[in-house]
Amino acid sequence: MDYLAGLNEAQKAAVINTEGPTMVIAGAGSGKTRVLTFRIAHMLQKGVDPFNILSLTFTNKAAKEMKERISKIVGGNEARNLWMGTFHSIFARILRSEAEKLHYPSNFTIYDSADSKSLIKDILKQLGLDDKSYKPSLVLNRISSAKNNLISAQAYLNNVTIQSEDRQMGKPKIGEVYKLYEQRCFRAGAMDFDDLLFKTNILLRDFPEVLHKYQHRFKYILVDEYQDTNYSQYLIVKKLAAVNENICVVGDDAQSIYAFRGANIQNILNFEKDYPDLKTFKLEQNYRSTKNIVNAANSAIKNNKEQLDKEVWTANDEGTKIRVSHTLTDNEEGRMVANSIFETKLNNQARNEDFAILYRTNAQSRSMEEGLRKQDIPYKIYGGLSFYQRKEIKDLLAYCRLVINPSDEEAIKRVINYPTRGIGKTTIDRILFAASEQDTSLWNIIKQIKTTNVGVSAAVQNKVMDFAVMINNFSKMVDKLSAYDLASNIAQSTGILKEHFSDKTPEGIARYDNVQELLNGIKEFCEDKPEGDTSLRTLDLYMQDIALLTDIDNENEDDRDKVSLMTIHAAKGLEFPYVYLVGLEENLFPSQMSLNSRSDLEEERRLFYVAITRAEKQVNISYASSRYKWGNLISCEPSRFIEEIDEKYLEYDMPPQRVGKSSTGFGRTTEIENRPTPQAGKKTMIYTKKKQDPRPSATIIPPRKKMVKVTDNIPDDPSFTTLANNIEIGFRVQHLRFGKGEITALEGTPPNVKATILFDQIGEKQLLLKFAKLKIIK
Ligand SMILES: Nc1ncnc2c1ncn2[C@@H]1O[C@H](COP(=O)(O)OP(=O)(O)OP(=O)(O)O)[C@@H](O)[C@H]1O
Ligand SMILES: [Mg+2]
Repeated sequence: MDYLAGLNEAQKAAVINTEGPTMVIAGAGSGKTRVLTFRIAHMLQKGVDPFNILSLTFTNKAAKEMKERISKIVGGNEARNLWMGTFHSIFARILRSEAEKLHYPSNFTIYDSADSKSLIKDILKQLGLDDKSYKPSLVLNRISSAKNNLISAQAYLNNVTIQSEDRQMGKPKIGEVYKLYEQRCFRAGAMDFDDLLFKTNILLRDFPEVLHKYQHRFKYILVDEYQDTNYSQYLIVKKLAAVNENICVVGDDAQSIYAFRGANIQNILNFEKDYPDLKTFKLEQNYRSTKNIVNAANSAIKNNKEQLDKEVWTANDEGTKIRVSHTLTDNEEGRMVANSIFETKLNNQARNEDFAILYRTNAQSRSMEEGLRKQDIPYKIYGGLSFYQRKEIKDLLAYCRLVINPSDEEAIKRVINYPTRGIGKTTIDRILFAASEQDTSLWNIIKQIKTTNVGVSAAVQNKVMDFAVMINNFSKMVDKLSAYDLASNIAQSTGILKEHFSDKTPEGIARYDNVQELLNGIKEFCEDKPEGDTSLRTLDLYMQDIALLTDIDNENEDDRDKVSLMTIHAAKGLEFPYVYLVGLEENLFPSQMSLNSRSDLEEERRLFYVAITRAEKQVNISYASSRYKWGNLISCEPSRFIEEIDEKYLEYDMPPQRVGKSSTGFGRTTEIENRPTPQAGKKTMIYTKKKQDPRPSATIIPPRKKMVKVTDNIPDDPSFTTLANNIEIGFRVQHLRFGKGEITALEGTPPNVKATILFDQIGEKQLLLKFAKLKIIK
């Protein structure tokens, strides 16, 4: 039991008390997640079967890391049998095995929010509603919050209060949209994110034998980040725990930041009522951060009226004060942050991965990226347009979805005429109309296009039929081919690869690379199985695996040692030695929307608390006095949150005095004013500019150096092969797409040797030799 030595007394008490209801509500960095991890390890040591433990985490990555940690403590590979993951991924898995009870296919599709919005647009059109007044995102929000409160479409229509709310908003038809939305999802064999929880609740409510089964399976239930659960999640946990009551939740009310998505702080308070025998544990010592950081965070959160009383202290060093910097523009802020990272790396021998830049909104990443690129600092952005949200990736995945579940209507709409095959918009509208008229699925109409009168010409009918036959042929191969073989086959025979291959613009090349990257990912999935396992890893398994991946989960080897850029929301639970918190301006952070009510403002302040407490050694806060917003240059005031931190933990950076050409290269700095800083008594310099900054709005330039994994699918020229390891620096080689070049560096050990090649035409690229098809030339 020497692992228990890595815990303080309070943590140890929470770990060994494995039976009965337990709650740990404690401040950031006090070891809540560590307690959960050790508690599970402890249970396994005591002989609890891992199949009987359900542990719900905030990201799948957190689950993976926890499993690895547990494996290290207990040894062996029992930890892989734990039920551990996000609410969505765990209950999607359970819904698949129980799907037929809800009359869903077990291979149901999971619609992402883009699919949901596209479906809502369709429905608005069908109902003759204007999508300007019925904004799809607003309609989706209403539906989502109804589902999270377990209100079905029919209940929504019957609910007098909701109906009057919608009428007051001038949107009385949302209920009708919800009703059709529900029907269309069902018809398509699809569930959206909220359905995964909503339908689980229905399953547990309407099928006592199912509830009984899982109540007995999950003898122990653990939930991390409990403060951010919504009602639907709360109820699932409550039902499943009702028999054994071995339930342990950990969280921090000061870090509740998802109320806008229905998270309910009430769940913590309810917990005490639900389990009168509850044991609560207090953790007060922070192990993550320096004294300055802990104290600064405490002083900020004190401004919130609504919070549970708790102390957080640390025995760690004093550390440096929180540095506050001010720049003229957001671009300058990006450069300042990049320069500071560069210096800190040099001075403290820090690695790129030790740094995180956190912002309130994804749009702020642009100026940070530009700064980092200029300094040649590698970085990785989480969120924003994630890999799986890119058009070229969604297109290929839509084919894969369709092959698994031909009823998937959003997938059909996406690819029926992509790549172009002469099935126009009118035809698609007629097929949609016919499906509604006959109350059947799009796929049924498509399959029977020759015998159903949808009003299209014989020539178009043939094209639609060809499409149906193609999809059908792929479907027949699902059980026979590996996911990789089938997906490559789809990418080729549909013409997707060819389309990107023939586009030689930088964007076209990037799209081609992305599709290859996806195929490589599928290949890895197929090969990732225990030794001796000869089973086929098929496409349906792959699609289940990726359906709920978030960006944070989707890290690969190339992403190590990079600066992380993400929103504060995404940074929950994570820690980094150095944190840059940017854009600390009124109306941005706190956001404009939050200024109307105390509770919204308090949520923003909790977000601020989360941000500061991610840091181990140093926090840098910055704000700009002007930035582009919706195409206009606006001037900004420093955020009230800076002022709220006790002054003794802050250190203000004076901007360098410069007169003449400003560092942005545009406009001239002609006056320097003395203005009071947010801290009374201190002064800082603020530049005022005469001319407007004529910068172009966001342009995304692809990173200069990219690690490309290439598996050449086309064209097939046998003289190009993967050159195992018989290759040396200085060799001239030829690559099918990139042309001729010279090997300038080789790194890594076989089979993961990475070659840097200076191509004559396109410059330097790094390729993994196990994937790249090359030939040696004279
Ligand atoms: N007793 C301990 N001894 C050494 N290190 C510890 C101890 N307890 C926690 N830590 C370390 O402190 C850091 C914070 O712990 P952890 O992430 O579990 O905190 P948390 O309460 O879950 O934080 P958050 O509220 O941000 O989710 C981790 O690096 C963890 O390994
Ligand atoms: Mg945690």
